[in-house]
Amino acid sequence: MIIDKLYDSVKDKGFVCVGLDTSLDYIPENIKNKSSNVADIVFEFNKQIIDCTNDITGIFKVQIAYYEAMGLEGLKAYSKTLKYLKEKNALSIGDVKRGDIAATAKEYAKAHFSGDFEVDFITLNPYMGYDSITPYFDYFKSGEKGAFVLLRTSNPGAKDIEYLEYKNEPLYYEIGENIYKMADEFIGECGYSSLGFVVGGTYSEEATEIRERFKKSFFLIPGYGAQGGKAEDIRLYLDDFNGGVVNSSRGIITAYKKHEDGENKFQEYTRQAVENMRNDIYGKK
Ligand SMILES: O=c1ccn([C@@H]2O[C@H](COP(=O)(O)O)[C@@H](O)[C@H]2O)c(=O)[nH]1
Repeated sequence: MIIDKLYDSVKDKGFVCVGLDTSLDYIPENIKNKSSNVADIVFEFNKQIIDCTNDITGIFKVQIAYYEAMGLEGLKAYSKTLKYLKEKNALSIGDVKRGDIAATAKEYAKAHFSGDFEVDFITLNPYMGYDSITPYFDYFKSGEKGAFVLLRTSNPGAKDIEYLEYKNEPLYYEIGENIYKMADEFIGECGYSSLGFVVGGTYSEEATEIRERFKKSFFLIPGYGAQGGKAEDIRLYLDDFNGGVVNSSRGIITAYKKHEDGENKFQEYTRQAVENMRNDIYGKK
């Protein structure tokens, strides 16, 4: 099962999920000057990040919005990046946050689990109902693919809908419990399901309860770094530093900008940002 591959990858390389949220504004001038082609520039930036962090990164998350915003050239870079990750034996999450009627969901599944945009995991939005999630199940059953469904997100607006009271508790628990039951069908040897949840690392009051209630769920935890998620809070969602991957995008890929010689030592500072994040969450600094 794909979740076993992720579990093993976290065991070998750690829980950091490097977020490739690549905007042209983030790319050093010396990479931009190498080509006049947007797809090549974006891919070169991503490639350098992958090359200098792959051995200490459990999985890479590619945020499709940044690539869509650059049009066709952006999508070429998205596709090339995913192929490169595969070549390097690195696991990938396509952060596409899909949610639609069943017929359309089937097409999204085909689009992101095969062909030019193929990834190992995608993110899904459950707010159109469970029939927007079930069309992906055949791919999970195959053992080759997985997904993370939004449970309790990292943004301030999470309070607007996810926290609405339902049966005396926040609504996200109702959605979570139902999807958790469905996820039982896709449990791997590691004890976690290939159908996991996104839980934001920016809220911590409910972290212990979420980890406890969804014991067999693997978590994708965004919010560390640029959004202010704290190591001590994020740790609560992990289980012996596995059972989840912690995403940081801007905090890693723009880390070089904090240094005067950042452009010349782009890969060194990018790797250092991953190492610092790991040590911080391990409680080593
Ligand atoms: O609840 C959520 C779900 C997804 N995200 C995504 O994670 C990254 C975070 O980027 P940073 O630069 O580390 O803040 C981004 O792609 C979001 O779309 C999230 O932040 N929160």
